[in-house]
Amino acid sequence: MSMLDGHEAERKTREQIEAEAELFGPLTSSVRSLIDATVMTDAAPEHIVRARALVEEAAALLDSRRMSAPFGTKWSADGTRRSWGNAVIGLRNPIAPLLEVAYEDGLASAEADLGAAYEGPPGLVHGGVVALLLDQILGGAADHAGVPGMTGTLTVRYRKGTRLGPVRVTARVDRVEGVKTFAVGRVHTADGLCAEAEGIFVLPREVRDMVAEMGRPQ
Ligand SMILES: CCCCC/C=C\C/C=C\C/C=C\C/C=C\CCCC(=O)SCCNC(=O)CCNC(=O)[C@H](O)C(C)(C)COP(=O)(O)OP(=O)(O)OC[C@H]1O[C@@H](n2cnc3c(N)ncnc32)[C@H](O)[C@@H]1OP(=O)(O)O
Repeated sequence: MSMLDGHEAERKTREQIEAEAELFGPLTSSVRSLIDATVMTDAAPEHIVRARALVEEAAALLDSRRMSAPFGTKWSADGTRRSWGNAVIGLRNPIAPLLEVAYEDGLASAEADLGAAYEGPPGLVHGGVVALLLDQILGGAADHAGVPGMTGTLTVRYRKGTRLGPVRVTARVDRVEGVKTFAVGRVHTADGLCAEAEGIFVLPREVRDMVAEMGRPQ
């Protein structure tokens, strides 16, 4: 598989994309609520059985027509892009905590409210989920700084348990060495600093070759 598979030029207008966001955003939000309700419900057995039938009916409706491949990344001519299937920020992905990432003065920051679906140790966020959030924000910081890459190495130091609930994730680029971007980041809750990470993001050889090819005079 090529690293470039799943990247494609956007064929929709801004208005069409906005209409899609208005259609799918609320669906994603409803399914996210459904996930939380599924984890947390203490309803009567007959209600669980009824809910399951409704969910299966909804799944069959949605499945009546499927895309031929996962969403991937669609690039608009103006340089904007959408990765609506992304596991952290995908607008169409109900398991994505939907971190809205803000960029200011080289710092990427995002907040999320992590509910029961993200539990690892009792009452705490699963360590893999903490790493997931960090991976995305560190990668976003590298990308936003103009030195993007695939995660080559991600090192996470868990300083204290991350309590379920509101979390804040921040990251910035520390340095660039050739094709490697070193980014660092942190996760905070009301309890203070919970995790720190360093990531090495590498622009894949195939993309480097493509960029070199495009830059070569005819
Ligand atoms: C139009 C197309 C645009 C394509 C854009 C491409 C990239 C990304 C773009 C945007 C990203 C935007 C936002 C990001 C947001 C979130 C981030 C989520 C990221 C992920 O969820 S991503 C999934 C998990 N990730 C993988 O699935 C990677 C699998 N893996 C590989 O794809 C290769 O393995 C790769 C690319 C890592 C290296 O491959 P390669 O062939 O380019 O490497 P090569 O041998 O040439 O080494 C060159 C220099 O990197 C050093 N190096 C090599 N490997 C290293 C490693 N693992 N750790 C640390 N350093 C490493 C060498 O030591 C050498 O260093 P030196 O130059 O100093 O000698």
